[in-house]
Amino acid sequence: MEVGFLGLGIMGKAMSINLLRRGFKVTVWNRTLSKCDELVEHGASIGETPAAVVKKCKYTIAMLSDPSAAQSVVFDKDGVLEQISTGKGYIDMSTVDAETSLKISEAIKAKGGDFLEAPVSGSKKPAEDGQLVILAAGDKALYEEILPAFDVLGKKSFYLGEVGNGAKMKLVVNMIMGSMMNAFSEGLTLAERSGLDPGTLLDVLDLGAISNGMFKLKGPTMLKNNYSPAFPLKHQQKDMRLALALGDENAVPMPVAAAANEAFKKARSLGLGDLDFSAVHETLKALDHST
Ligand SMILES: NC(=O)C1=CN([C@@H]2O[C@H](COP(=O)(O)OP(=O)(O)OC[C@H]3O[C@@H](n4cnc5c(N)ncnc54)[C@H](OP(=O)(O)O)[C@@H]3O)[C@@H](O)[C@H]2O)C=CC1
Ligand SMILES: O=CCCC(=O)O
Repeated sequence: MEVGFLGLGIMGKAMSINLLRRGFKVTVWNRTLSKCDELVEHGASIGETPAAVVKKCKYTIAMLSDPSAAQSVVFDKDGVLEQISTGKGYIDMSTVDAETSLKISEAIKAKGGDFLEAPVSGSKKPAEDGQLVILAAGDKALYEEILPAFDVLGKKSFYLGEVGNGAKMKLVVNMIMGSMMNAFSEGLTLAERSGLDPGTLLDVLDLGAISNGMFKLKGPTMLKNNYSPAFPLKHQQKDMRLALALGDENAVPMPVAAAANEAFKKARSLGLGDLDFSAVHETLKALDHST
């Protein structure tokens, strides 16, 4: 199977390497074109523009930072829309809001193409290991056709119906995750400041009802102040912002998520946006606790 891949950040790089390893022919494009070189070493071809990739490939997957990037790659000069046509499918796996996804879907369909949104749960390591959870919605026939690629990229794919449902599901999941990360971070800090060993807190948490993969993975690195980015904090804050907007639309009060969003914004203001989202922990350390 031949696929195009737009966006070679942390996730897109790992995902396109997986496709190449499993025998897919992959044509890649990235805004910073030099990032394509490593993929060429793994057997990829390069497309000079998103339009060139779509022209060459029946299916094109995108994994881009945010709504603005996702729209730019489709609507700008040399973008996806210039070459999408009947018989071609566009699969956007970026985390965006439902409105962005719908706008892209309508434009692709107006040109005769098929569209699927397919954001993912799981971070850098699951992307490297082909263990993502795929939250797809949109054209059902395209979903069936692209399943061989999803089976390489993920451990489970959900088909959630109409465009927008994938985006919404992803935002709900990440809203919960971002809120949990803040509670976890406060707990680690409270344990330490009140004279407990935070390492022992990790052991206690792991044996109880709130044991989870995120605490297990991030706890030890947070205690070492290691925030090497798997999921960049600026993207987590974007997801909190988009989830809060979804809450506004549906009149759902979300005071916990709103407070978590403020903490991520604070972290961004401290210049921590490119670090892992667990670096929100640093916002607590930055507070004066001398009295
Ligand atoms: N990292 C993670 O754990 C996870 C991330 N996600 C989501 O996946 C998406 C990608 O995340 P991730 O790979 O971590 O992000 P990165 O920041 O590592 O990569 C972002 C990608 O988007 C491209 N990009 C940014 N702005 C533009 C633009 N205006 N036009 C064209 N391309 C642009 C970047 O290009 P360039 O190289 O030129 O900057 C890069 O390829 C995001 O929506 C994120 O929320 C979902 C699940 C997990
Ligand atoms: O969007 C990023 C999600 C990260 C994760 O699921 O661990």
